[in-house]
Amino acid sequence: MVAALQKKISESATARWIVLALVAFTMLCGYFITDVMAPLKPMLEQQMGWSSSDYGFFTSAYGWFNVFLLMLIFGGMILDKMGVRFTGLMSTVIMVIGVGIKYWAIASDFGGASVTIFGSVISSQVLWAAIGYAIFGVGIEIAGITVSKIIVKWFKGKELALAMGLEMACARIGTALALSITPLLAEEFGSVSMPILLGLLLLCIGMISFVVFVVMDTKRDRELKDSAELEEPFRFRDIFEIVRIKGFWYIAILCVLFYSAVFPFLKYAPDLMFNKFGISEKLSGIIPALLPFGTILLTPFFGNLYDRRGKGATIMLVGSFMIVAVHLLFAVPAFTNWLLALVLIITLGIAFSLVPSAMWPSVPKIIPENKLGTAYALIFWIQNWGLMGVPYLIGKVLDNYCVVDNATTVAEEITGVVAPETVTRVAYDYTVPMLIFAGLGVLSILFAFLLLRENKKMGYGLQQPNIRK
Ligand SMILES: C[C@H](N)C(=O)N[C@@H](CCCCN)C(=O)O
Repeated sequence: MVAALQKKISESATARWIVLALVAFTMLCGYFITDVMAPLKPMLEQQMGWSSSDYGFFTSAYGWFNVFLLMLIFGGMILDKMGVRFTGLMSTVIMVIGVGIKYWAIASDFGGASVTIFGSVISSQVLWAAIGYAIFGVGIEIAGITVSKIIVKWFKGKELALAMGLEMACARIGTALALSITPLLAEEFGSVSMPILLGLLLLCIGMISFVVFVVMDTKRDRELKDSAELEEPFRFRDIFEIVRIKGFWYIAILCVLFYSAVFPFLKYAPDLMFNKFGISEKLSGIIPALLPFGTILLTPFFGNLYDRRGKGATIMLVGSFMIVAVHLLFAVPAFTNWLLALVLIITLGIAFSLVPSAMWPSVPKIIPENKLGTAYALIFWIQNWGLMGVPYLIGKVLDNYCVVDNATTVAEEITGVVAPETVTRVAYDYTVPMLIFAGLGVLSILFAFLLLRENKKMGYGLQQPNIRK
């Protein structure tokens, strides 16, 4: 391995896969933090007095600065201007700062203090936790576009979709860990903030991993200094060129719709398991955690298929159909058997492997490489509207239209084991939220069709394999 690295890093397959492992690990740490709060929703409600709207407000904070302060757009420009090393390091520092604030907010006692924002009263704890999460959201999103560009840089013309699939698989390990171990940790240590502290430590290790990548990437660029493989510089007018491309819009809109039907769903999935399927709070994250676990194997598998066989646009279409079926079945009030929940989550995992494995490696087929950072940033920016808006909407819908009168009814009816006096929280009927998620899926199908049609017209090659023979 050392000999391979000493030869020529730019030509070494070993070096390429090590780079992937390093940056993928950084993303794993980031994704752990992204979802660490999801299984804690019931505890936040019981121990800290949060409501579903508070939780929706907090969760939506992920996109605030990215969307309204255009942080992602600036991040994309910085990426294309300053390169992957600077931008990646910058984004990891931002993540650490954000998680630090979030941890402090959850670990502190604000004595019931609150503030009024745009006429709504918000608890100071919720607000500070949300601000921390919003800062973290800037970091993880910029890290996401940076890592995408790193993979294109190192894997173009090679196993691009497989590499992206593996990177996403690692990120999903972070999500799966967050969903599965967080409530256990919180219970074990008797503290809701403990899992966040663990995430913070993990993230610091992720930062070190990125520093090692920086060393390798610097070496590669030195080797290629005089060769044509180095990119053209970014110009500001590139943005206008990108937004004139119809295919860009189709993939960006498909992205926001599809991801809004998955990531925000995951934020509420443990709560859905408790309310609809009668799974205890402590174990409510286990079934949702199977979704990311399933994608760990399947995303690289479908990526490899795309690399070798093509059919990227078809893969996105099939995944969109599947997500509609899953959410519609979740919406049926009579279906309350946990085995069905298990099957639906696994199916969702397949859909969530199909679409991302084809979507992200398709972007370089539509957009030239020197504009790629900005293009990924624009797509992420559009996607963040959904990641911000949908959880907020679901929180509001739950509080306003889905509260079940008798707080003990749902869980008690299903399991028959919940002692009424021990249940102090509100119970929710998830039918309407699930129909909202299904609606997003229906629109995804439409845009996947439009993308397929545009591909035929423009010859992007989305149906062609990525590996050049
Ligand atoms: C949430 C984030 N904006 C996102 O879309 N992440 C994608 C991965 C995109 C990068 C692929 N190299 C995901 O599926 O997690």
